[in-house]
Amino acid sequence: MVLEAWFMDESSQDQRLPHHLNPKQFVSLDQLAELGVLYWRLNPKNYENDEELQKIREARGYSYMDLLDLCPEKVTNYEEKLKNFYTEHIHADEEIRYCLEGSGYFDVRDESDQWIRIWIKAGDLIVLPAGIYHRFTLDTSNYVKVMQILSYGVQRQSDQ
Ligand SMILES: CSCCC(=O)C(=O)O
Ligand SMILES: [Fe+2]
Repeated sequence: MVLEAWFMDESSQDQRLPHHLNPKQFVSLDQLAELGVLYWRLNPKNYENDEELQKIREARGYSYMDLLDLCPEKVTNYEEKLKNFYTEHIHADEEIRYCLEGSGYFDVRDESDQWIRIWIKAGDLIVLPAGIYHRFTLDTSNYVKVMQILSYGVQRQSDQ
């Protein structure tokens, strides 16, 4: 199953729900690529020793990484973090995330400011381009473990 993405409704229902339009309106990988969103499907069980991941990291200059296990027991200020992730924001650099376990939604704005919801699951490596408005939420499974990847020399305050 390839990565799924769709245009979102703007209802105030629980952010962890899918928020499909009616009828559903899916967004293709090509449409995502036009926005500068890149995507690879990898084997998450093999992340410590994955040649494909290694190649992507070398080709794109991604030298720094750490793991974020997003559950209340392991993250300080869990609720506050979730709230900040879901507050629309923008970065001066790419945002690179590799989902190792669980799942969640990245929402990005398209060129006419419509929200597109991107459903990431274990094995999905996604790159959001610098300067795209976005936010992140857990879905109803309520758990995600992601590898946060950065280019050399770029280590944002919010990632520490
Ligand atoms: C938990 S994935 C990352 C969410 C995000 O937008 C960020 O860290 O800036
Ligand atoms: Fe972000």
